[in-house]
Amino acid sequence: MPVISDRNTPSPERNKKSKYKRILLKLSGEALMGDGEFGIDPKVLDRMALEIGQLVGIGVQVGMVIGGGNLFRGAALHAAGMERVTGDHMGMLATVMNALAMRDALERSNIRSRVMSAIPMSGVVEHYDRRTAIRYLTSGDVVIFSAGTGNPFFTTDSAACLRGIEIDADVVVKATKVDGVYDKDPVLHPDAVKYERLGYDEALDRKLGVMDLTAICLVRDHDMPVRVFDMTKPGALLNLVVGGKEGTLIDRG
Ligand SMILES: Nc1ncnc2c1ncn2[C@@H]1O[C@H](COP(=O)(O)OP(=O)(O)O)[C@@H](O)[C@H]1O
Ligand SMILES: O=c1ccn([C@@H]2O[C@H](COP(=O)(O)OP(=O)(O)O)[C@@H](O)[C@H]2O)c(=O)[nH]1
Repeated sequence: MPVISDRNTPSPERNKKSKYKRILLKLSGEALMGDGEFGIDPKVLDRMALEIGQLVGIGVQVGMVIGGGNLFRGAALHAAGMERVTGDHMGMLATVMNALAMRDALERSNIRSRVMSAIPMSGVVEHYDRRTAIRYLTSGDVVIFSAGTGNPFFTTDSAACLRGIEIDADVVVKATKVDGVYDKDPVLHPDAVKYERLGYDEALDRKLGVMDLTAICLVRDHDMPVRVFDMTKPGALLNLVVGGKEGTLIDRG
């Protein structure tokens, strides 16, 4: 039973501070592990709930997509011998588990939230329906879109871009472990140089690995801006939503 509180009630006064009315926030599954090597660190969930609550508090409508890489990835299961589609189905189910854990953390912080799944899962979560999702968002509920796109061979980055476009978000915000997009992977190359802003075509041409190319094509074709930022930095999410400089903006340049 959701905890009802007024933390989701938008107020025009508070809304003045936000640069965006509606965002799609993508959290990588791996980021939920914290310092662990598998699974979910409750401390990370609670911190994210706190940060999402700050957005809701200033009237931002928040849609979310959470990855599943902390539990299962289709490609990794396939590499270990499993049939790829089965592996992808397990990966998508992993995102539902993460979504349930996030909803639990949000509701413990008195933030009303809903989980929708691209794969019907009657009795566990609602089936994804765009118009219903928009109704929930408009009423101030956080909506977590789980099970990716519902199709194998895609990623949750693509799901985030897809849902962001569908719900008419102002921006897709990708929360990850690095503080933006670099000219090469900053984890492997300490001399990598960060972009403040980057065009879709440059991200595609240079195959910058922070987001998969299918996702970038989708946002390019629908002119949806993406901001990549470091979710381990406390306060960064609120800062970027109120217009502060955080991470890298990918747009048409
Ligand atoms: N050009 C790049 N700029 C930034 N990060 C990059 C780049 N190329 C690869 N990466 C990697 O992408 C990761 C972020 O993507 P993300 O989808 O959150 O991770 P994962 O795929 O492990 O869940 C970073 O941890 C970083 O190592
Ligand atoms: O539309 C989708 C989204 C995800 N997945 C599967 O779910 C896994 C977890 O998603 P992802 O790797 O994007 O999670 P993240 O890297 O963000 O933690 C992927 O590896 C895929 O196997 C899928 O098949 N279709």
